[in-house]
Amino acid sequence: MKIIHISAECYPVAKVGGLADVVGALPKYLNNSGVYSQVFMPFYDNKFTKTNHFDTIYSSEVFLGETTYKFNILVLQDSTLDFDVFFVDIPDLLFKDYVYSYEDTERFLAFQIATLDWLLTWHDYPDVIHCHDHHTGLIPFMLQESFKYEDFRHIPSILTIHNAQYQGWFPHDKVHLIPAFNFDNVGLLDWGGTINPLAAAIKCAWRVSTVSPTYMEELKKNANGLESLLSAEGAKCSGILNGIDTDVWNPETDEFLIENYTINTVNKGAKANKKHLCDAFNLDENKPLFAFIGRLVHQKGTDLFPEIFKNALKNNDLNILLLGSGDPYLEDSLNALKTEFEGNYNTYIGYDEKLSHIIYAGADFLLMPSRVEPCGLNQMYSLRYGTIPIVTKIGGLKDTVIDIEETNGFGFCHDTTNVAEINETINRAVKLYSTPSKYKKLRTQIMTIDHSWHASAQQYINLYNSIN
Ligand SMILES: Nc1ncnc2c1ncn2[C@@H]1O[C@H](COP(=O)(O)OP(=O)(O)O[C@H]2O[C@H](CO)[C@@H](O)[C@H](O)[C@H]2O)[C@@H](O)[C@H]1O
Repeated sequence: MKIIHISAECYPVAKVGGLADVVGALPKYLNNSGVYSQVFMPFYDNKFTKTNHFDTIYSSEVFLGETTYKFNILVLQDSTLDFDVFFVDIPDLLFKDYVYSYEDTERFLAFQIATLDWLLTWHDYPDVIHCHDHHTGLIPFMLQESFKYEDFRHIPSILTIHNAQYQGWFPHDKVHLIPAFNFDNVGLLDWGGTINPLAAAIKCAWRVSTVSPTYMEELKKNANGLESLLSAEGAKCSGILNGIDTDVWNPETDEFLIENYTINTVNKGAKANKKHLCDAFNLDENKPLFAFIGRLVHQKGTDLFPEIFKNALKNNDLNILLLGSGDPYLEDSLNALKTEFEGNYNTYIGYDEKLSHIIYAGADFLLMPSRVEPCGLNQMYSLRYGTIPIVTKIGGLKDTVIDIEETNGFGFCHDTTNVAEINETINRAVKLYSTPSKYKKLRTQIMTIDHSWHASAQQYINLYNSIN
């Protein structure tokens, strides 16, 4: 069976968040299970493309309404990746030093059309076309409706929703950019009076999956306007929990760490990483270190951090370190706390892959107060590195973390994203840390939890088999 994954992100080529981690790992685990998997993604102007060499294997033009853009399909020379990646290079639209912007309609539409145009030239079509998020959401529609892709009608398509908050809306006056189709079916593109690529994919894909069973259920009640659509299409929808790439995320071999460690050496190894963080960020290594890594957006609950951090730092002996970027106003508010809590609090506003790994290893607790979390990978990375997660009981966080006060519990959960509840949960964590024997025992316990991709990749294989 041959599967192609189409995505805007893929680790290590281009990463903004968790979508890259999934598309950078799932194809590898599928290949290992004998399901041949390839990735199609845009060619951006970034470190990866600057430091690697590429061959052009196909060149043509893509039509977007009246405008024509040149495009090339590139492949890596001497690839060290575990799967084939085909880069769709549209110099005028995609080759930017960012992945996303506020003007992405034409960029990702051209990416999708160029991808399908090139696929038309293949002799051997894939068995499944697997689309990820709204940037590739018009593909299931075009496969089913556009005249020029008639040859693809029999190819099953799958949409995986990594985040339903973003849907790629654009106005109907751009409908002419989509390759011609029977206009009687224009309603398939529409949701709420606008073109909605995510909704179109939910309607047209043969199967829809999302990244945890609980999020699938939550979407029927809270999906940024798509609740009734997801309920109506419920029969073809399922939730498959993400896994983590245990080759990349392995404290024993992780090249980013200051000191590597195993479950037997975690006390020493985690301590060396914590010391590095405390030295670099002027924190106190004798106090528990609470950390956050992620995008500073409403979904993640980070707007509450200034108040939560003030309460926590005034009332407890602890350190807080935050790595992230997003809302500029929030970035300023978080930076403003540095003077008041110097020595116990710091931030790194920006994106830093290496630092994130050191934090997963060196922090004692990882904060994830998300309001919405389709799956969440950070809590799974932190478990593997022996850092105890503190999470809201929602979405994939609910599926992967059990509160320490419950049977077989190992983390800290609060019911909602609310300042008082989160501070109360931080207090419980500080209390645990004050009994080193309990804290250390828990740390080794969580490192044994298996969140590798094996089981989840098999569920995707079952899904592919169900439509072939
Ligand atoms: N400033 C920074 N510096 C370095 N690394 C940073 C960083 N900010 C974030 N990261 C990294 O980006 C990834 C974030 O992954 P998540 O799954 O938690 O969130 P995201 O919301 O992006 O993904 C969406 O898709 C994924 C995949 O399906 C779902 O798990 C998730 O719930 C959904 O919201 C992690 O690898 C994290 O370490």
